[in-house]
Amino acid sequence: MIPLKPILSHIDNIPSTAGKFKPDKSSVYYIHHRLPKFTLWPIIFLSFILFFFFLSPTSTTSPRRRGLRTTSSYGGPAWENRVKLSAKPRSCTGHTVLVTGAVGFIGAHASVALKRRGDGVVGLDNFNRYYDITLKQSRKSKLVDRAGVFVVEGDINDEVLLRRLFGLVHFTHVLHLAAQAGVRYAMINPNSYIKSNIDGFVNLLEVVKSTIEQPAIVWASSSSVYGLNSKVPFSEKDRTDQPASLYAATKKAGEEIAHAYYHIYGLSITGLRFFTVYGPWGRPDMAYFFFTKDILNQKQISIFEGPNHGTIARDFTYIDDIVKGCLSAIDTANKSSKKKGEFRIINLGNTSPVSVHKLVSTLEKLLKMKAKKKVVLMPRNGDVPLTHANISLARMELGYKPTMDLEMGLKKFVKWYLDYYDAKKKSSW
Ligand SMILES: O=C(O)[C@H]1O[C@H](OP(=O)(O)OP(=O)(O)OC[C@H]2O[C@@H](n3ccc(=O)[nH]c3=O)[C@H](O)[C@@H]2O)[C@H](O)[C@@H](O)[C@@H]1O
Repeated sequence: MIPLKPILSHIDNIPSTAGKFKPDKSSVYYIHHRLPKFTLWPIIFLSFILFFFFLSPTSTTSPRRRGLRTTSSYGGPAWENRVKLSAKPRSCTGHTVLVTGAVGFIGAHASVALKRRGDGVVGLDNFNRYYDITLKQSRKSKLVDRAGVFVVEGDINDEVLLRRLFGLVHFTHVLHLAAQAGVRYAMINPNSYIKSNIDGFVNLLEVVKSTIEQPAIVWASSSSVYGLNSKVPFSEKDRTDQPASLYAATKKAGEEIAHAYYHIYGLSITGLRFFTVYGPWGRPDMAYFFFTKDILNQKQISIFEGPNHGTIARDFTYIDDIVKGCLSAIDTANKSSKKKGEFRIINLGNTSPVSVHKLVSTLEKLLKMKAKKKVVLMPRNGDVPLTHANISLARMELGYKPTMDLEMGLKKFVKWYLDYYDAKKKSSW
């Protein structure tokens, strides 16, 4: 068993305003005169431990850290049995896949799809508070109850947990989707990007490289690595050395790090550059999601424009197309091999950019409501004016063929959104 961190309860007597604390003489007297010496020393010792615990980098006292804390809860024979059962493929030809970020948007969809076709799947997720935790919990219920995927609550930075999982199960593949997502949030909490997208990725690669039969890795890179590249459509051969956000820079760093592990240890690593993925069970921090919420609440939305009313557009890609691409990347990945691994970087987009104006007018049509729009010059917040994927390589390598246009995809999203939040409203009555 791995010991769990002690739960620290709130101490009510601490004054709320610094500097106003006056020691209560009676309590000082009590400590000095009433408490026997053998009680005093353990108290001093304990205070030291608590003091250093709060100073330590893993302390969960700051709200930002609390939001992203590691919430490992694992261990014991029952837990081990559940992991092993979930990891078992239906037939001997099936894969055994560890999905990191399993209660994330893409992770939840991909886990269900893998399990449905007969692969063994174990999910891993730290349930961080970057966005609404109840949405993550709902995705988890769907995974566990309806698909039979066991989700381990833990962090990719937790080396002990990763070693435990890889010791229990021989994973043939890792679908690594755990990450700090979002372009604009990198200006608010830059360290969370380093912690998840760099530290966490390296931790995972270190554990994978030290396993006997190293699994192949398929992981989430991002269209944002193209940064300020203006040559369209974006091809994997284009330059990616001008990131516009820290988020993009950490994803690009991930690609370089992956190359080093492929080169030295022969790992098989496929990085998929996802282009603005949307759909049911999506991420509330993304524009299509919060625009929907704000239109329904008659709250003003900001539509970004370039200089001289330049169009801002995205190659919005529907979740089911992305999941097909992920599964195909798993199926076509070479085995990791100390002699010769494999290194791939592949775009997964839709190849038809749509402007933000069009996104909003489509939502207005589907919601049958007018948005309160404010058009603003795109702030320098990490966003780029345009993304547009060249998917020739994906077609060739993965047989990838996206089928969903934005209007159809948004129709499915809006239906899910209304059903989901309506049901939540009813259940809270
Ligand atoms: O393609 C990707 O790799 C990235 O796609 C999205 O990033 P983004 O394309 O910026 O998606 P949104 O944040 O949903 O923004 C969509 C569009 O709406 C615009 N926008 C956003 C917010 C806003 O208030 N107004 C507005 O016009 C943005 O500039 C952008 O053009 C995801 O958030 C990233 O995690 C992902 O890595």
